[in-house]
Amino acid sequence: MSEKTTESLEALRTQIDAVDQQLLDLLRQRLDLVKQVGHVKHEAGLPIYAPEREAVMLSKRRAEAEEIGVEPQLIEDVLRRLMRESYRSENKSGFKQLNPDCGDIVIIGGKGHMGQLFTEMFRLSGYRVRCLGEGDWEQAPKWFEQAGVIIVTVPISATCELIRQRLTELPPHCILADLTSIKSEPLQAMMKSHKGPVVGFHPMFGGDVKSLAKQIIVVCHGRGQVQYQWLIQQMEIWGASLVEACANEHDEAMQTVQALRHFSTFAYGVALFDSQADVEKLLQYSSPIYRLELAMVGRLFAQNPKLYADIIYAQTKSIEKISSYANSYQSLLSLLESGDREKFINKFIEVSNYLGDFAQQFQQESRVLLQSAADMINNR
Ligand SMILES: O=C(O)C(=O)C[C@]1(C(=O)O)C=C[C@@H](O)C=C1
Repeated sequence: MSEKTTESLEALRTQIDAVDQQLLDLLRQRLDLVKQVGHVKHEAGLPIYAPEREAVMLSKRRAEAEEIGVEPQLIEDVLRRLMRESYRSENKSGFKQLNPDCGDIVIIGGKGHMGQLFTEMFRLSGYRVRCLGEGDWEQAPKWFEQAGVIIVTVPISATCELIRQRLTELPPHCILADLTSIKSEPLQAMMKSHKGPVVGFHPMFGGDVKSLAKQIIVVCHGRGQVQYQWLIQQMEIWGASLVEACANEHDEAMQTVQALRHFSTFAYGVALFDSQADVEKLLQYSSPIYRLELAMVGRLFAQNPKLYADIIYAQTKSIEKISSYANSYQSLLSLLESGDREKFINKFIEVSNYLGDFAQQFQQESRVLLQSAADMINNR
């Protein structure tokens, strides 16, 4: 170590080390207790995520922190990070199987990231899962016969055709579901192909999450809700929050939340490339918020291009949203070129008023995020 030090600093550091070791022992104790919680929840079929317990616990610890002169946000940060660890640990204990008599779960496209994740979750809940990949169609009729649930999770561009062509003769009692990120067309296709229970899901996360705790899954009802209610409850036990939506409304929201979002990130990456920006240099000057921006851009380009092409091209209406965004951009650029600061400021105020209380809420949330981003930055 080349950093300067003194004797009294070293003496204090020795004491800090001792306290940190005690913290480690306490962490071990907490993790052991959480492991036991995992077993108890498994037996009782209780959800991994307990929002009320979390809220009460956090508010009590914050108040206690304040009393002894500790920043409340500090204990909240620590506990939230610990609870993330709890979700992972409780995952390992597995989950109660809500419908042991349902037959097999067949996941079409089970070898992709999302398919693998759901395969694991069903297996951790005691179900027999069969993953049907492209080369397995010969087995399909036999597997379908024994299936209680068939889940389609193939690229969006292939989903509807697959449903129309391959899923027309399923056992009548069998639940047909999909995990596609658009809902209207796949749901219609499923309703047409299958006369039994039908439900559409859209997991609002990538296949790389470590636990489903706190993750949102949108559910669009098709037919036979009574028969597939257990499937929704099973996902709640995994910790997911199920949000009901009408397929059309969901798809319209996705034009903004996904297509427009990803497209503008894509365009930003392309602009960096076109100008051959020196990323290494940009990183040296980057503020935490810019670091987050680059993280989003880098994250997109680290993934499968086909996935993003699929999402952006999934709905023709997305192009309308993106082109109206381009129009706003172009007119703002003209505003900038005109040098009219007053107009810029007025536009700013207009949007700020439109966001209303959300602006404050987002500022607060981003403060916490930026602080975490700053903590992660290691400049040496
Ligand atoms: O108390 C529980 O139910 C737990 O599972 C433990 C714990 C925690 O780590 O404290 C973890 C997850 C829950 O959302 C709430 C709390």
